[in-house]
Amino acid sequence: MQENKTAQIAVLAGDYIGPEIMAAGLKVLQAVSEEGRFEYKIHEEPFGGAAIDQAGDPLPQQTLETCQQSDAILLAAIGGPKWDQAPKRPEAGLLEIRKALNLFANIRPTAISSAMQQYSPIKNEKPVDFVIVRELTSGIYFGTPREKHADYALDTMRYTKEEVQRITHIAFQMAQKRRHHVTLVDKANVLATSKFWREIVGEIARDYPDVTYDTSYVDAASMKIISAPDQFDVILTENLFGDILSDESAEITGSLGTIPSMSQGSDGPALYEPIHGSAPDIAGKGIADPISMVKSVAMMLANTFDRQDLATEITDAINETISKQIMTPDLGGHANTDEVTQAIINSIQESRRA
Ligand SMILES: NC(=O)C1=CN([C@@H]2O[C@H](COP(=O)(O)OP(=O)(O)OC[C@H]3O[C@@H](n4cnc5c(N)ncnc54)[C@H](O)[C@@H]3O)[C@@H](O)[C@H]2O)C=CC1
Ligand SMILES: CC(C)CC(=O)C(=O)O
Ligand SMILES: [Mg+2]
Repeated sequence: MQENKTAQIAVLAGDYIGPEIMAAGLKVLQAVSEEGRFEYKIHEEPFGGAAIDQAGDPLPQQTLETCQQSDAILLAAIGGPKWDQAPKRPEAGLLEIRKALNLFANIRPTAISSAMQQYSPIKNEKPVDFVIVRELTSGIYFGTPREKHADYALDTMRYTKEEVQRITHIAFQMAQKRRHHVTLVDKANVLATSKFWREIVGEIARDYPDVTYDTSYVDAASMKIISAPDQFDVILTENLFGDILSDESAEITGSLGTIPSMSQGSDGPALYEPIHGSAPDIAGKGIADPISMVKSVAMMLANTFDRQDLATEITDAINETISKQIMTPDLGGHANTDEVTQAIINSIQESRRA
């Protein structure tokens, strides 16, 4: 992104807690950008259930075009019981936008910071810091035929060589900037697609001699995420396994409500969103944890806009807020969304004055 150009950011607030946490994310973005530190323009568009209500489609053409013309996209969360019986559900819009923007690489970090250590449900002596690189635009969520009949139903898991190759390079390049280890998670003792992944990934691994490589079946990997999460650096996996393992991984950091993600293609805007859904069970109560959204803003600043300085200010402020035990109920706290957001903003402003 060109320096000194006003950043164009598409904002998709979505459904249920989506608008609540998006408001928090945007307030923190505004606070960290003050005094000309970062110039940006927000373009809000309907998406998901909100767009079904407004325009009859979860991904209206106008929303897609705004996203395509932006430098980055912030998404909160979509879906929920209101649209469970809709002919086209909000989730279909999510899959569509990922496909339309070719966002094939979904990066989901799992790290237990020292501020969060005491809220982790697992006993762990060693530092936990790994990242899931999830293939996002293929596999069983996209494969056809997909059919539901009276007496049987069918989904299709399909991967092409090129789809596996491109995500594999992302994973190994990421490992080169981290602790130089990749674990491929699959079910190669059963699935043809997994055997195919193993062949391709094993071959590409030889091009990265500075990165060690191993494999794990998904059932065992889900156990190790609880029992030995420090063993992982980069987990490379397909769409469905990555979806499931990333919620599990989030939970060992203390709460699903604290984890951001980045989805990127080979070019075009990246999309930043919490890994969780729209949490209908807590929507409207003002208690949603804003940290996942605020961290998504930080991830956007660091990755799309090359502003690691601002991203670090945000993450430091989050850690300080947690250290002061200003937390929403998912982390065992008593604060509401606004109080946590304001505490993060106060911390940013105080550290600037110091
Ligand atoms: N990217 C997206 O927009 C996603 C959308 N969904 C959709 O979201 C809807 C709800 O799905 P669920 O299965 O209930 O999963 P969910 O992720 O919305 O919620 C699971 C549990 O985590 C809690 N939780 C999630 N985010 C939280 C936050 N920020 N603060 C505090 N607690 C939080 C919820 O209260 C709930 O108890 C569904 O329609 C689903 O399809 C699900 C996952 C991703
Ligand atoms: C519609 C789902 C695939 C969304 C989800 O659970 C995710 O991307 O993590
Ligand atoms: Mg998921």
